[in-house]
Amino acid sequence: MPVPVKELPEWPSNVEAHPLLVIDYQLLKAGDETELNRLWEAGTNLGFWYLKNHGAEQDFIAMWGMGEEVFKLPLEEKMNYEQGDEGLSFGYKAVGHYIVDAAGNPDPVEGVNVAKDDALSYPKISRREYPTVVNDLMGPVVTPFVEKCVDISNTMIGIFNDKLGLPEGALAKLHGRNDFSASETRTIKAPANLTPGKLAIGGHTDFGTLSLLVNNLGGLQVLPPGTTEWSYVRPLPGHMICNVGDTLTMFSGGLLNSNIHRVVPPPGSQSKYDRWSQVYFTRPADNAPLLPLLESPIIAEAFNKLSPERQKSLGPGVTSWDWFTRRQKNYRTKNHKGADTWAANRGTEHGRA
Ligand SMILES: O=C(O)CCC(=O)C(=O)O
Ligand SMILES: [Fe+2]
Repeated sequence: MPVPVKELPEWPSNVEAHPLLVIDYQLLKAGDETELNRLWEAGTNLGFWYLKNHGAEQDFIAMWGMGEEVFKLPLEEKMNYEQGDEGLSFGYKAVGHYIVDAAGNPDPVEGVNVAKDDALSYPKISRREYPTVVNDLMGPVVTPFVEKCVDISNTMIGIFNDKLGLPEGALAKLHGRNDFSASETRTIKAPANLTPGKLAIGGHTDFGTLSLLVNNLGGLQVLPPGTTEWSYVRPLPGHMICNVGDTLTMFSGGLLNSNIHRVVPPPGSQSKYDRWSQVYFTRPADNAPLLPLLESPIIAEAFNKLSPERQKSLGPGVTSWDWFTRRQKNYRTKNHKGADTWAANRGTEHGRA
């Protein structure tokens, strides 16, 4: 395995990590009432939780192997597959091509994203082409990873659907497996020995519905509701870190929380190692309208209690595609014209980051 998972240093004993609820995927699958309630509690409070017993640990680690194959290609070759500046995120992302703050500082991380649509239709190309090393690993690594993540994500979306009092399958319909969407894998490598205080990924909320994440080192931080202090989230072996994104916050009329987070250099001696991160983002079908699903009396009641300003932000009325491309485009360093560009990439953060 290319990633030095075994030799990594322990979590530094003097660094506090924010506690997250640990949700057992097998209990969710079995419909265990207590566990379903705990998932709801996690989704409606911090919006972040650990997921254990999900059976996809090796699939996440294998994706780092795919990333390593991509990143060692010559830059010139990788740039043939760059995401571009028009708001798409499928493909390669070179160091420095995203901004991390309103000042337009460039990011230090390298990444590669594969569209769910390409992984599931392979060898048919749905959205774009990838380097040969990605194509070669599609069958053994990428497609099985996407299939598992789609399943896991759908299970949790189904549980939220029921807890939100929505008609059966309402959320599932907005995330059809075969509907084109911005759902994708994201493999990220942040180099060892980043300058302390430097941001690897600026403060943001995730664009879509649910994110499934595994990382080998610390560095992820959340800004819990009602606080102004960033707290580390500690990676736990065998556990995913899952979080709610903006579109689920909107569909749920604000009941589910898309929380702000960012990535800084790993704490303590962990900072001496490359940081690998693997995400799967579930996002709504490209043509899905982003509006609270007021057919649910639970959502309607919660939504009606909100300020007009908050109501407006939760019902932008644009399509998922427009929401996504606007945010993505305004993260691109080439498109940065000043603080307004940063403002134009914001989601449901409401000025908190
Ligand atoms: O690398 C991480 O821990 C988090 C990545 C992240 O927040 C993202 O890709 O949206
Ligand atoms: Fe994120």
